[in-house]
Amino acid sequence: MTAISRVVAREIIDSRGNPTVEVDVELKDGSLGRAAVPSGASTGAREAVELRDGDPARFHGKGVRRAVDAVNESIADAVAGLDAEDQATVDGAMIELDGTAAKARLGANALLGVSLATAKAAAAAHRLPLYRYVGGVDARLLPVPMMNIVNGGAHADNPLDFQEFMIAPIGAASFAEAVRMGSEVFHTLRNSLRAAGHSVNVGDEGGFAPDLRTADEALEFVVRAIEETGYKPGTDITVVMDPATSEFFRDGVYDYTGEGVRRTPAEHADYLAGLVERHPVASIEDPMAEDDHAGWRELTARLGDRCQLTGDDVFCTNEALLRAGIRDGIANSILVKVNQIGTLTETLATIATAHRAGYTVVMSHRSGETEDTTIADLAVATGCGQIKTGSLSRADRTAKYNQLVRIEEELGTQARYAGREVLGLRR
Ligand SMILES: C=C(OP(=O)(O)O)C(=O)O
Ligand SMILES: [Mg+2]
Repeated sequence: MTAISRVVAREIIDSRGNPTVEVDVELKDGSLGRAAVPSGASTGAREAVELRDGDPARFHGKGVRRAVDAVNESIADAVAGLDAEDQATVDGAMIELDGTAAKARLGANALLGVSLATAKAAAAAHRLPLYRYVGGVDARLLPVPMMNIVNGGAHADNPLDFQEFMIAPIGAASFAEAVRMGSEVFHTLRNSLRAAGHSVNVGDEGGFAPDLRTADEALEFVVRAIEETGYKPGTDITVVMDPATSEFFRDGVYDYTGEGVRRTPAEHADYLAGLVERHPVASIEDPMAEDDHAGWRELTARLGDRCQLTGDDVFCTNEALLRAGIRDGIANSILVKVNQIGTLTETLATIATAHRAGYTVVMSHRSGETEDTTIADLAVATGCGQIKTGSLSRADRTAKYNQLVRIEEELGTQARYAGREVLGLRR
């Protein structure tokens, strides 16, 4: 009854106004799963390939008709009749059909839409919420939300070199309380930025994008907003950064163009260590660039016992890249973005490998998102304990937080909030 009977893809629009892929998978019993595919701006070089049309006549060349056609004209036939419950076989059939290492022929955006929609259809057939279908009886840990309240880098039109400044309410009693605390700080920050004469327009992920030049300035605003709201920085609410350094690592140096300073890898590492000394920063994502493996190794040895160091571009949710990183002493945490690898099966394998090695896992959105809330369920399903999905504004971001509020309510007394157990204990 859970055999796949129909697969249909279409081109829809994402939160940046760019086209993306949405897929419906229908099963023989009539159950339906639907998934929309996100898209990054500061992408890792080793991500699976997002197929774009390149035809300037359509959506300024950003159309995804080729990926949509790949689903409708070839993947649909390849997975028809397969059991949606057998996720590994469905994903394996698509990987084989594509035949390339980076999913470049059919597109990782085509594969991911089918992969996630298949899981959702199977969950629907069992009348189970997605988090329960994927995670089983132990799926009851609500993640700490990392809420991105100051945007910079590739996600905003301001001078900030660092891409993301986030708050994580580790001291909350529940996920719902964490979201409430975050929204309070968000509004305090809005008032204080405005009072200081800054714009309160928002960037791609819904955080403010003020004309600040340095990470210290941004962190001071964020920490002050936590205090002024009545919370203790580092204890109630801790701070997380994603400098997304691959974006400004050029010719062997970290080129802070907004700040107007070039730092060698050693100077850049000193600078990060100083930020961790001066501010309650519990986690840094991509502190070193994807190609600066020596820098990554040195920083992990230097800061890894005090700070979560999360690999995004350096791992690309790719199990083989993660294994190499574990072997080489790179990072102590991995960011997981489903579209970096392109199937649910591979995503779950990467997470399992990280957990076995004692690496923490942060489930993540992309800067281009839709109303799809799959990652909220996957965060609970995998018990990873941390999610970053933007700010407390923009429906493409709040959709995920609101889905987690619903999941927490549904779990009732079974629900546990990850809190300080997963983040902030190292300091
Ligand atoms: C979410 C991120 O941005 P993007 O989706 O643009 O890669 C990130 O770098 O972690
Ligand atoms: Mg990142």
